[in-house]
Amino acid sequence: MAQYSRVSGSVGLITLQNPPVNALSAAVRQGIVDTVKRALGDPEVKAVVIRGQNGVFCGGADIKEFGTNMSGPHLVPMIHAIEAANKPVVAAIEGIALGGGLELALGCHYRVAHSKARLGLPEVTLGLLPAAGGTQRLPRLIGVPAALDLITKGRHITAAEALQLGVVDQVTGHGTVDAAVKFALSVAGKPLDARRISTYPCPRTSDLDALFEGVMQKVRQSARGAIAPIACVQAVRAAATLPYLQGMEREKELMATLFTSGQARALQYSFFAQRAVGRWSTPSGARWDTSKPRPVHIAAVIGLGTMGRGIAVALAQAGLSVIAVETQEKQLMEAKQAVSGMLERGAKRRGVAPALDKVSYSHDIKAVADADLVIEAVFEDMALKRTVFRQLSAVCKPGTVLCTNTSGLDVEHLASQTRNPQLVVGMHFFAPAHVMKLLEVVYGPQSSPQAVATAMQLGKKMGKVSVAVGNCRGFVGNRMLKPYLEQAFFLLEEGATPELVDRALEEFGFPMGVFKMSDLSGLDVGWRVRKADGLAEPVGASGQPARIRQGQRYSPLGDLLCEQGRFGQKTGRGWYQYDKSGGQVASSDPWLHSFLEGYRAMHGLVARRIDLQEVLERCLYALINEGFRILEDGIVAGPEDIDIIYVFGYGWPRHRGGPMFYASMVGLERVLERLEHHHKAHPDVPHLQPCSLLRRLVSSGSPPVHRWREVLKKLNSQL
Ligand SMILES: CCCCCCC/C=C/C(=O)SCCNC(=O)CCNC(=O)[C@H](O)C(C)(C)COP(=O)(O)OP(=O)(O)OC[C@H]1O[C@@H](n2cnc3c(N)ncnc32)[C@H](O)[C@@H]1OP(=O)(O)O
Repeated sequence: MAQYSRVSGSVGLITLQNPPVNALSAAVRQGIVDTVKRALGDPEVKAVVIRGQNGVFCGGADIKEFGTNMSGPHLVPMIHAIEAANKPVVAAIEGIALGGGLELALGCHYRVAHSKARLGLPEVTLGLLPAAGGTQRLPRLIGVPAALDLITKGRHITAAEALQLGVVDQVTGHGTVDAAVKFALSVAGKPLDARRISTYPCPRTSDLDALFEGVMQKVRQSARGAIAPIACVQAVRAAATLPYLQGMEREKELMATLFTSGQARALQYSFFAQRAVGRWSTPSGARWDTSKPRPVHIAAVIGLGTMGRGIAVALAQAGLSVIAVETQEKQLMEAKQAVSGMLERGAKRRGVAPALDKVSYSHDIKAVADADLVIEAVFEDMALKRTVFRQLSAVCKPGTVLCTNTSGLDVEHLASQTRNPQLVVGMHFFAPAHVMKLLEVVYGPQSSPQAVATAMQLGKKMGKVSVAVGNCRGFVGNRMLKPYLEQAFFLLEEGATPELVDRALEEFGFPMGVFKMSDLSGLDVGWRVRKADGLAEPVGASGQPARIRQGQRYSPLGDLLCEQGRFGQKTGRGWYQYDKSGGQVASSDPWLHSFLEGYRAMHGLVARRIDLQEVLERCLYALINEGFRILEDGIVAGPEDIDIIYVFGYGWPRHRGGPMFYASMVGLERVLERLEHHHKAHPDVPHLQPCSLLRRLVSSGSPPVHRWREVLKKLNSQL
């Protein structure tokens, strides 16, 4: 809806009304068309101001309407009518002007923004382009290079940057609407021809071809298979080379291709999934809207290795007072320097003062006595963590929430070491902890709703995407990673190379294939875990055949590499070779290939031809199958949780939505059929055996992913 009123005698004030972000729904578009007509037809009105209700200008087209039978006036003619008006129209931008919201403002003759407003054309992040004239007007207004930067990245800019670029005409620190009304009165009656952006010639840029070629190359590289950024470049090129109306035609054509693409669906799903994970719930009935978090002013971090340092930085940057504890004096000094350096660099990047005084350091665990929440981040060793938790339970004040940063250890077991197990949760950060967006918040059967809510809220404060997950080995991300890695090893045994496997995964859209990623993280990390689990052991040590462990097929390839001291990038050798220890450029290693040949010969394995499709199916469907098991076990509330974990923590290409969304796009029947096929070929690999939930979903007609929660509930109630 849009409301109309007259202010200051001769200014028609149009207020967009569609909380919370005044998205341009059919009703809002109709409201704008009607009120603009009314203002232009009123002889008393000399100028018009458009604003949004509740201090928010407009969040763009209503994404919830996409994919529905969209009715109501179209944005393009609506904006065109505003631009063609014979009375000045001023956009009063408070809060946000994003996507269609900014395109609406670009159709106005003037723009006045509040100093705290954010503006941008983020359509590319939803798999679209600014198709309400944004790709044609913005380059005409601010030039091709700046427009390309904003449109292909979808980044939000501040009002100050918008003023500098020429996107807005005035910035105010006070009442934006009052300033816009005053502005409107000052320009009323003045000629408007020079204010219609669509009539501007695109500012000349030297060597346009070279510019577009360079940008296209960069975009293709970073897009990892996403089509929207490429379409954005093509649309801006049309603005630079064609008359406005032909450019608009091109914009429309490109949008039509994107709008119906699977990628746009995936990205829009991901947008809503990211918000859905914030509305967490647990099987015991705890929920986001009924659980009150405990206020956290003072947080403590125990253990200042790589993870602990990153966590301390993330907490301080979020404005908390941090007590950083490391018992080893030398480590403590090193950590203090490292944390200060990270804070200084981060502050420089963000143009703020470093929060150095937020962090105090101690070598004594008793220093955490006043903390509201403690995050233990010591070495991934259960005995050590147990000791720390017993100490924390003794020294912390009553009510302190105790968290463990672990990538997979049993949170419940640690809780049992404390006097108040209900106050214990896991916080699985991803390295580097001050950079990576994902946080798995792990609740045990005894964790109180308040403890979960506190950790979830703290994650939000640190700018993380936090997902509440149940306690199981590896939680969600690492539990699903296990069958994926296992398939990659098996494929090597059967004839693939690391290069082939990585190529398949990188062409799918992962930033790095599994072997390059393992080299980067360090092969010794998994080796240590496998040793602790009794899997990695010298050949014949337990009398078991080398390729069988605990009754199942096992590949010792990773262990054999570690025995050779090949730990990946850090040692200059792993699945690839690097120019030096710590080098980052991977190249194919002839040693590795002859090692694989020797290994196959020793175990009587005959290499066969493996294609990219088999690599994808084996690795991805095994991972997805485990995702179904996780859903079946009730470890997460819905598929969105899994998808967000994979997109934000494991490099799953966002334009493919996440593993569960991808399965639904491929078709559950097809995933089931291919898993059955691969399991038949490898009956000794339980991870390839289709999970019963997948079978049940297929029997229920393979519902789309947004209906799985509901179907799951129904299926569970039938058990
Ligand atoms: C062929 C016909 C189509 C022609 C289209 C022409 C071209 C135009 C395209 C577009 O405009 S696409 C939309 C572009 N806009 C965006 O991408 C903005 C998306 N929103 C955000 O980035 C954020 O929501 C925000 C606006 C920065 C606010 O962030 P905040 O953290 O404050 O709140 P949220 O929890 O994110 O959102 C609150 C609430 O609002 C819903 N919402 C936000 N934006 C939209 C929107 N554009 N349409 C519909 N709904 C929106 C969001 O989902 C939240 O609701 P719940 O999901 O929690 O119910």
